[in-house]
Amino acid sequence: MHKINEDLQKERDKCSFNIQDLITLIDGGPEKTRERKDRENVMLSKREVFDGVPEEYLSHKERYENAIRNSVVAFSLVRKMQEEGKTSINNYRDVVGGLLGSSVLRDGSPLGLHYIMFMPAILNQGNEEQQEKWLPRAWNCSIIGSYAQTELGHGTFIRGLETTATYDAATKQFVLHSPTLTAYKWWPGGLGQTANYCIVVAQLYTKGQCHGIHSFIIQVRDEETHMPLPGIKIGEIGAKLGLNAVNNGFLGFDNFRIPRTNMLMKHAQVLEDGTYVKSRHSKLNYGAMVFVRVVIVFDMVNYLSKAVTIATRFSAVRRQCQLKAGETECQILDYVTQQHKLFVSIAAAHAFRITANNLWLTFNEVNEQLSEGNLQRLPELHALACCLKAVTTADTAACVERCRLACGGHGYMMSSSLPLTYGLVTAACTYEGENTVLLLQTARFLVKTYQQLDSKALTPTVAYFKSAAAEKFCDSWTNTTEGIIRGLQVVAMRKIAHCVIVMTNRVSKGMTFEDAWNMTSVQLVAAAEAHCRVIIMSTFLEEVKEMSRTISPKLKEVLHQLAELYCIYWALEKLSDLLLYTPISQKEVESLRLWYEETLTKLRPNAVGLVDAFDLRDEMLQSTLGSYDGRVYERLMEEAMKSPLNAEPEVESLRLWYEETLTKLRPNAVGLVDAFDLRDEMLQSTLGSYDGRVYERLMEEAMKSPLNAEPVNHTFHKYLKPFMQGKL
Ligand SMILES: Cc1cc2nc3c(=O)[nH]c(=O)nc-3n(C[C@H](O)[C@H](O)[C@H](O)COP(=O)(O)OP(=O)(O)OC[C@H]3O[C@@H](n4cnc5c(N)ncnc54)[C@H](O)[C@@H]3O)c2cc1C
Repeated sequence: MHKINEDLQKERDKCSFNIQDLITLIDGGPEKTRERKDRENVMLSKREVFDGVPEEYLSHKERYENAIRNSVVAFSLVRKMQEEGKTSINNYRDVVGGLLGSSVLRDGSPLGLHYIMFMPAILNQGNEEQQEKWLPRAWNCSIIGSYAQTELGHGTFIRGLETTATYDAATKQFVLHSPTLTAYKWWPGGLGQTANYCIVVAQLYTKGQCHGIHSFIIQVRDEETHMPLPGIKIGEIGAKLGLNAVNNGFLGFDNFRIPRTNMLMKHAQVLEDGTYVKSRHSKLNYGAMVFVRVVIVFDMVNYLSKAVTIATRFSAVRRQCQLKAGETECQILDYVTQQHKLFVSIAAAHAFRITANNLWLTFNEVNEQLSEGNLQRLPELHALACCLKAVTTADTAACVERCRLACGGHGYMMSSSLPLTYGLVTAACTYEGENTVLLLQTARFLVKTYQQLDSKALTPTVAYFKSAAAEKFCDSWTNTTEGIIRGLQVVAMRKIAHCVIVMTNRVSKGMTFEDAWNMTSVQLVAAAEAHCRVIIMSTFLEEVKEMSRTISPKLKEVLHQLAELYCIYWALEKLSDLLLYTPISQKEVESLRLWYEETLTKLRPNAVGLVDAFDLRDEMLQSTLGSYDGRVYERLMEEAMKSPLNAEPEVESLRLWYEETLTKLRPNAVGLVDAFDLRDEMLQSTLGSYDGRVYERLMEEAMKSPLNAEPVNHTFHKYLKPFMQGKL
């Protein structure tokens, strides 16, 4: 262990709360902390396997090969934990998507989709027989699967997918076909060169009728040779902004046949004679989508904690400029602009974690109701998961980028881990539902809710619509966290109300509802975002209040400061909305700004303690800037020396070594050649005779030249002399 950087140590010494208390609180109890640490110990036990030449210096092909090797090691470890009862299927997520995963599989894994999508799809959409047939083989990885929904031509609009699965009753087979280039599947993780099976989403045709999209399990490669099967066109889609080890693939079908039993038939079915049996409820799949989105929110918490840990520790170590003339250079963490860049990310990581926990509980409640046939809360849950996924991924991407900028030039280095983290996070803004599209889905639910305001009891997350619509709800402004939330509730409700008015006007002037919706969609997205911010902020505040009863006063104080900071930050960010819809005055805005600055100052002494409490091991941070000991500059130089271009000075050190060896050999040089034992008559050299009479012998030999036998050559008289005398 290296010595801790002095500035970093001082920061830790002045932390006002017990860091271990916060670690335990974040994990959800000491037992959970122990389990997490156990998992980390196992997963990071083979660290040396994953280390090597930094991936940036590998070719695309080498990266893939590396990723396969590392994934196999990582998943073998998970399998071992599984056998020992230390993990469940949910923990696979830790390895695949979470921080633990990205610490050993830095740029994703070609086996990820197998765990995240392939197995859950069989579980959620396969009937019992299918689960029995496929899950054990998938579980022990004797088959590797992917999930192919998106096509070159369609991602968001899944009803527009072009791949067809046509039932042939005569052979009891489905015929899979890609009728156009745009029908090719595009994006499935691991499909390029890794998976041999795949869940494919295609338009189902039977008895000449299209029944919309359904899922099929399809073998794409031979289990022995791994060669693509006849009728399958498959490959990798190429380099991307990030996740370059994931081996995303393309897939096309040329009248490829599969057995009828390979359609996943938990919900809808095709009978042997081709009769289509409809799903009991078209929305039953929403549950699985919600689950994945909750998991994404948890992933964002991890990545955000990582980025802000790196940037905050670096800001404590880095000194730049003087605050006052003559003083020593200042830790950049002392600049309030730097605190403004970083502290909201610390607060957001807590806000997102608390909200995700809450969403998880709601998900489980609603799932239970679903199993009893009660679908009442499903639309609310779906709307909630959509906006939370969209807002947390977008905010996290923005915060990670801000953390990178906060590290100046060093944040731009791959070795800081910030660029790679950004690549992982920004992908989540697109996959599992593109963010704008998701916010529009939430908006649709909010519009419906608003339109039924007077006639219906509202579900919990939108219950505030009714109170916020009451006349006296916000007739004066108070600069408190509760005041801010009330203000933002009014904003969300009024924004939706305004959208409804605008759309109604447009329709009354002859526009179709669809065109009115599209024309109003920028405002609808903003309204859905406003609603989501109300949910995140109020959940955060309530939970901090709730936990205050069980935690130490010091910890309570700092968590309150974080919750306050988060509320004030977003109130100031959304000032134009507050000015438009609430009675906030100029004076109150000014005092809000002062309050924000004072809160930054209060949090400043605890900044390093707060990120230490995310408890991320150096192996998980993988950053030259963020390690626990703060050896920033040494690590930057060590990493720089791993560049293959710096390998060239090796020649120089080779030369030095050579020279040293020569010096060592020098005393024995003559002895060594004498040992060849060559007599002078064999050497026949003026220079190399045993006695070393070099000069003498040179002269003796010179005298043997025939020219030397006569003092003047006859040519002198014949040519040279007349030439010199001008006679020639
Ligand atoms: C890293 C990564 C991994 C992926 N992995 C997989 C995978 O394993 N399997 C798989 O099947 N897919 C995968 N995908 C694909 C992913 O699911 C799609 O990219 C995503 O659903 C968005 O679809 P799209 O790319 O067609 O974008 P589009 O839908 O074409 O979106 C483009 C733009 O159009 C806008 N837009 C689209 N529709 C509307 C609308 N109705 N109203 C307003 N605006 C609209 C969007 O807001 C966006 O700005 C992956 C994608 C990424 C980036």
